[in-house]
Amino acid sequence: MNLKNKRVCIIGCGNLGKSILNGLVDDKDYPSENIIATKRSLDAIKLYEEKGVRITTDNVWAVGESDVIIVAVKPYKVISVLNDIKAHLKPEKHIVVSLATNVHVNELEESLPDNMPVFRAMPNTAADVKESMTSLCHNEAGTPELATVQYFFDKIGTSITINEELMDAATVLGSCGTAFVLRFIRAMVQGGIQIGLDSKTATEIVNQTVKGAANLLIERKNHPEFEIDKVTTPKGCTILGLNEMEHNGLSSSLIKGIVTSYDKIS
Ligand SMILES: NC(=O)C1=CN([C@@H]2O[C@H](COP(=O)(O)OP(=O)(O)OC[C@H]3O[C@@H](n4cnc5c(N)ncnc54)[C@H](O)[C@@H]3O)[C@@H](O)[C@H]2O)C=CC1
Ligand SMILES: O=C(O)[C@@H]1CCC=N1
Repeated sequence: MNLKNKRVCIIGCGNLGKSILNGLVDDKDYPSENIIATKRSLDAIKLYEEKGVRITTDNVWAVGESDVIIVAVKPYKVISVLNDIKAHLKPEKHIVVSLATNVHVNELEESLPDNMPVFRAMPNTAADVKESMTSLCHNEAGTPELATVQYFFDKIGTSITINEELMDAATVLGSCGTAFVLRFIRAMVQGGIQIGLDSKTATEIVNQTVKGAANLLIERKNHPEFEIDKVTTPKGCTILGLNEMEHNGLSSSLIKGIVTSYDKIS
């Protein structure tokens, strides 16, 4: 089957579900008519009907109309949602993808029919602009369905497939990481304002500088320090600022924050 004919429902269109929805509805070749979005209250997603998305509060109906079921509710709600739809899931037709942190594949399987293809996906809110980093893992029944799941998450950014033992670490770097990077960006803007730029100009400069640095690494695949060495002129202003940041714990605070988030999840 042509993967663009696969129908997807996003159960629980909140922060992350809506980001994924936004990433999918703007896709040039995936028809929005193949998307169903569910939420307990539809007000916040009514606008998507104009783009061809079907919206509903009825998860059971949504499952009956879909092939890929993305469960985007809070972790403590996942099992109850699966219990509501379990009787309507067909292992030969459906693929279940949970976005929840810390709800493991074996727990999901316990609330699903036998031989159900089950995935965990850890995207981030940059799915909204088709720039998500998504880490995937799956059960054995999911193996033949990996291409289908990759199709959707590669539509909203980039995906990798890893062992489930690494999903917590991937969540911290790839999902929480969006917030870490945004706070770094905000701090740079605050510094920019202190040295004389207005907020709008500082934001424009910082956003493109961060985007450019990331693309340098993505395109050239060099180590960050290789690229830093090109900027830090001996006795220049960059190295002075960079060393001052390190004297105040820049790298150490980032590492400690990442480990703290990891400890919380795991
Ligand atoms: N926010 C993020 O950046 C990331 C979130 N996650 C995971 O994604 C999941 C969702 O997180 P958020 O989007 O931040 O939460 P959220 O609370 O913003 O969204 C969840 C949505 O599910 C809806 N909902 C609850 N019960 C429902 C039901 N029975 N049927 C239909 N809809 C229902 C709620 O109304 C809410 O809009 C969580 O499990 C979280 O761990 C994973 C990676 C990143
Ligand atoms: O902070 C959280 O728990 C969720 C999961 C990763 C990003 N947001």
